[in-house]
Amino acid sequence: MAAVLRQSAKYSLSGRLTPFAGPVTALHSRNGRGRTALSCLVSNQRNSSSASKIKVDLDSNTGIAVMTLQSPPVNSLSLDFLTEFAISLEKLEMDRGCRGLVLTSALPKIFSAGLDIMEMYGKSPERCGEFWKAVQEMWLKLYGSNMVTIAAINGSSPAGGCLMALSCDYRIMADNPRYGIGLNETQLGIVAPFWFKDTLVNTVGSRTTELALQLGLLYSAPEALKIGLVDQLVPEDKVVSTATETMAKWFAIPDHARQITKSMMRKPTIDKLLSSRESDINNFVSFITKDSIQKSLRMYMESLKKRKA
Ligand SMILES: CCCC/C=C\CC(=O)SCCNC(=O)CCNC(=O)[C@H](O)C(C)(C)COP(=O)(O)OP(=O)(O)OC[C@H]1O[C@@H](n2cnc3c(N)ncnc32)[C@H](O)[C@@H]1OP(=O)(O)O
Repeated sequence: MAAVLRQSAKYSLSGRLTPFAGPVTALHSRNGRGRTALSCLVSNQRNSSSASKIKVDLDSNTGIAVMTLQSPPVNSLSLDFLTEFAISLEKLEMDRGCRGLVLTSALPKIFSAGLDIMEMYGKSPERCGEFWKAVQEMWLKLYGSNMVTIAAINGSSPAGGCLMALSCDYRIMADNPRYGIGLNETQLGIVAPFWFKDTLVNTVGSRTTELALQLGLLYSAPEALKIGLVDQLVPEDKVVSTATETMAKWFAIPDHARQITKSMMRKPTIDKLLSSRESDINNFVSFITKDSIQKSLRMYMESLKKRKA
């Protein structure tokens, strides 16, 4: 254990602990406070900012930021959305006044519908590659965040939406059996990559993951609680307030000890993607641009529309 901790923890020039090594450290130097090219582009506004697809409110008294996804109709993760998400997250990560992040949705009944299917349909290989890089970036930043991250899941959260919630430290979901959550990729005829799979394994274990992924299961909120996909169910109007209250328990733990522990749990999966980003992008592009996969995506979109009609 001591060896793992020594490997994980790195002292920055300021003498503070920055638990994540490698590129993630550069992005997430919460205590080291390194600056990256991206952070230099971001303004230093501290209290509240409102962007088109994501609203960020940082309470400087509590150190808690609430990030509200507000991209109608379904908070799908488009390239624009993901870019804005990465910038917002990085800005909070660099802010000494922010220790915790609550992720929630402004849309009724929907947390996030996952990756924007239209970003994967009929697009050039170059554009697909750019999109996938942004998906990787979202996951690397959120899963590797030094902040305490809590998902306040106030609606359905399939596929990429579920990944986003899984990348947080704790999940609180609205107690509504009509809301579904899970990695349902196979139902679309597509395959979740290893880092989606590993994130689920790290949360619910191997056997449950195998069933969930092969069958593309979407779990109702009570089922999700039962398998440990979410940690707590509360009435819908209490999801965000419970998340901010829960922060107190996490803030009571010294940051460096919590961060090193988090790193110990997550670093192997993060490192695996960091060492294979290019091939992961190439795999995605060659898979998603196949005629048969494009056909599956088109049929899935049509089925969504038919269901509505
Ligand atoms: C190798 C690849 C690995 C890829 C890894 C991850 C993949 C993904 O994340 S793929 C995305 C998977 N997502 C889903 O399967 C969710 C699909 N959507 C739904 O189940 C429902 O829309 C939802 C429960 C979220 C909301 O239901 P409703 O409130 O009833 O809304 P509608 O179904 O009427 O949807 C409104 C509008 O949004 C469009 N929509 C829905 N989801 C997506 C999406 N993921 N991407 C793009 N667009 C989406 C839907 O078609 C409707 O459009 P209009 O008919 O034009 O209004």
